[in-house]
Amino acid sequence: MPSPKPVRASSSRSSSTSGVGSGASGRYEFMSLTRTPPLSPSTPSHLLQRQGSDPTTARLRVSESPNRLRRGSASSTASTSSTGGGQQLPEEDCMHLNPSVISVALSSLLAVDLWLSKRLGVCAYEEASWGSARPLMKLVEISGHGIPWLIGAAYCMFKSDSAAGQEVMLNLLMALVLDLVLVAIVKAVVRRRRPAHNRMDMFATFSVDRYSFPSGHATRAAMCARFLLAHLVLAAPLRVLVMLWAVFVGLSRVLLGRHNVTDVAFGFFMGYCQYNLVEALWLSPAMLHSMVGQLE
Ligand SMILES: CC(C)=CCC/C(C)=C/COP(=O)(O)O
Repeated sequence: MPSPKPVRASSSRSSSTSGVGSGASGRYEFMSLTRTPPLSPSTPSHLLQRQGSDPTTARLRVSESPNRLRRGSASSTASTSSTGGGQQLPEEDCMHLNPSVISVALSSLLAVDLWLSKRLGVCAYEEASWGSARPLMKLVEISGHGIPWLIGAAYCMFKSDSAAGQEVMLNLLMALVLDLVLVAIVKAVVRRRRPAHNRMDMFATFSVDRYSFPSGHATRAAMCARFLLAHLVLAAPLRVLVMLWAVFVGLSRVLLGRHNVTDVAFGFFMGYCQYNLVEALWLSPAMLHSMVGQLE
């Protein structure tokens, strides 16, 4: 990426000029990225494209950067001089000189996310540092998979001999379907690729499951853990076990290299919120009978 050409500020520095130029000591200072560099006679004006009406934001045309001009492409000078003035450039031809604090923070978060996920992917393949633990992680992966949960909820619903049990299992079944639909929508919108070190050998995946954000296992683990803790009467050790299982499912996604840390973190958050939606849309037997009655 060509860097903006430092410009030499005139000795009579104007009050609005900031930055690059030789001060009294003759050394270069670097320009502030929040102000357009002073247009010295040597900086062709067509190189600096004003962005909108904001005078403080200049976008350097990457295709005609000074470095490129210095490489002697005289023709580009001729062609760019013809495009001087205010002709709007396609976005892909421009480089933003002053990324916002938010975009810098997000880029830094993404870099840390990718680095940490790579470091934690110790079970991503048999030859990895914790490759021997991969079979155990794949068992944890299956325990958080959608298909065993759907089959288990349907089986318990039909085997239950109490109306309350059937009601709870019916709503768990609806919750699992809701989770699959919402995760599929977010995956299809965000379309984040899975980590490069992932070996895509998961069983029974669906089309959008090739995408990484969010982790469907993490959303399911968080939602199902909340569901079981709220609707099953469990002794304290079992309640702790349910919570540990949910955390372990999420951790396994990163250890197996299936996801980045942010995919799992957002998955836990999304699954936690999904449970609130399940409670709000709770299906009682009376509602179910009336719905079935309307269909008949
Ligand atoms: C096909 C069905 C019923 C469920 C798919 C379950 C699955 C493979 C989800 C992907 O989970 P991650 O996003 O955590 O990899």
